Amino acid sequence: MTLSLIRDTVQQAAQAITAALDLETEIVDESLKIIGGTGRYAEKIGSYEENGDLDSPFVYASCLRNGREYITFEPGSETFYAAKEKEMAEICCPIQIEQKAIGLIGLIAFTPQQRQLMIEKTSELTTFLRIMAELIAGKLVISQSNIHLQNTLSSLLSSSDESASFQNIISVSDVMEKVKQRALQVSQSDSTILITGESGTGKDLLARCIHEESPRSDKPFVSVNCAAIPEMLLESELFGYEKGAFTGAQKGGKLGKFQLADHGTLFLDEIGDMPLHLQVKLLTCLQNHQVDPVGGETPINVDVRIIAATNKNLEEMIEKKQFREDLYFRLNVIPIYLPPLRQRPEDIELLLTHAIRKFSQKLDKPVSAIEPEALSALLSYHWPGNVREVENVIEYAINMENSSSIGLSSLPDKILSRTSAAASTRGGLLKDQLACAEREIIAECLSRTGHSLEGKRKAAEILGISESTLYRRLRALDLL
Ligand SMILES: Nc1ncnc2c1ncn2[C@@H]1O[C@H](COP(=O)(O)OP(=O)(O)OP(=O)(O)O)[C@@H](O)[C@H]1O
Repeated sequence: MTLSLIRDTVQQAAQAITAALDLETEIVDESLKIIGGTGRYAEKIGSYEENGDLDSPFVYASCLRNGREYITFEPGSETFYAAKEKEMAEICCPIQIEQKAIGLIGLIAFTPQQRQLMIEKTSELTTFLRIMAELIAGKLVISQSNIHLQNTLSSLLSSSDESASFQNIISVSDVMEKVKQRALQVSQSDSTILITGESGTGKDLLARCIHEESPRSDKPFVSVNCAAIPEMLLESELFGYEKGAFTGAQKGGKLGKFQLADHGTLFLDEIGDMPLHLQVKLLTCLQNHQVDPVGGETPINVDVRIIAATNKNLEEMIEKKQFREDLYFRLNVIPIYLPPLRQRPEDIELLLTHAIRKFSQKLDKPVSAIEPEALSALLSYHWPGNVREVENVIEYAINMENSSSIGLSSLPDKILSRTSAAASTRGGLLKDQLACAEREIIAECLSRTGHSLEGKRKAAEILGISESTLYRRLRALDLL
């Protein structure tokens, strides 16, 4: 917990102490940075006492270490008092949370009268400072728990209807079972994960499940969609900004998503859309475990597990110099690829059933089944929008359906038009039936080798065709 989070309150406290006692006040944080001050200390806000050396033998550093009060009426004669401003007396009181000093209040006399007052009222002044220190500490605890509440609320609001648990990742296919096993296994570590896969394959859901299974599950899961935030704002959104960093900045500065996710998980969705200049800053932050808020002077330590996701081919982007190779290697420690639905057709029926249950409840309609001809249309559809499209189609169908079973006429046109095209070929021309078989063979092979450039190269080798023939067939069969 750092006092800089409530710097306005700290400054108000410093002013209130000076107004009540007619003595100068300075308040430093746990790094000896001056956060609040009156008189000559007001001008020094932002600078460091004792050069910020926490191991120094000087008074403030010692008080932070041992959490004890310190009183002197002869600062000039004390070896460990770094008197620079002609101080004549000082009472220094630690600000503590759970017995750990997170800052100090210094009450300083600069005139003989002020010094005399300190000598006569030492005990009252010390008690007063203790109470102010407790008030400041209390304010910091409340503001931290507000941030925690906000995080919890925003992750609750932004989470899907499903609770993020591996049980809610519906699948029967071997390939998805392997993905789930692998994700479950790596959920226990802090290593960075890169989830790739087409839009709607469940990258966001999987990231949440990994967080929920991890030892960080009681800490925030914070999600940032790098494609949805304007480039100008993304930097401050991620790393935060200090008070007055730019025109229009919030008065007290703003915490970035990294700080909000401290001790939890940060999900960097659509990482392929991150502008190159921010990729550099992100890499530095990941390497040093520190963030540099915009307009800030000192980096802030953060402990965050990163899960990144993209539906873009980052390897191709690296070749085109659109994505930094060093960042790619830093993110791709544990790669997880979510295959598109057309490569795991075994999952479709279960996903349809699951979606029917979900949307019949949500829309409060007693629909619980699918007519055989509607099911066969849905099973032969190629689902370019993957699981998200399954949900959309079923939501549409339940809205349209007046009976308890989804019929062909309740399905969207895009499914019906493909079905009628397929029906006209079924049992028909040999070439169409061969195309159907060819599609299945190629899709199955790619599901094993993966859809990367390397995966396609391997698939071409396994199938005994050239890469260019594979690409031509993929285009012809609508598999690209
Ligand atoms: N295997 C699954 N079982 C149940 N629901 C799933 C599954 N996969 C995805 N979903 C659901 O499908 C929807 C889309 O998933 P999600 O948002 O995780 O996809 P995504 O890959 O992150 O998409 P995008 O790349 O567009 O952000 C969500 O409602 C999610 O809960």
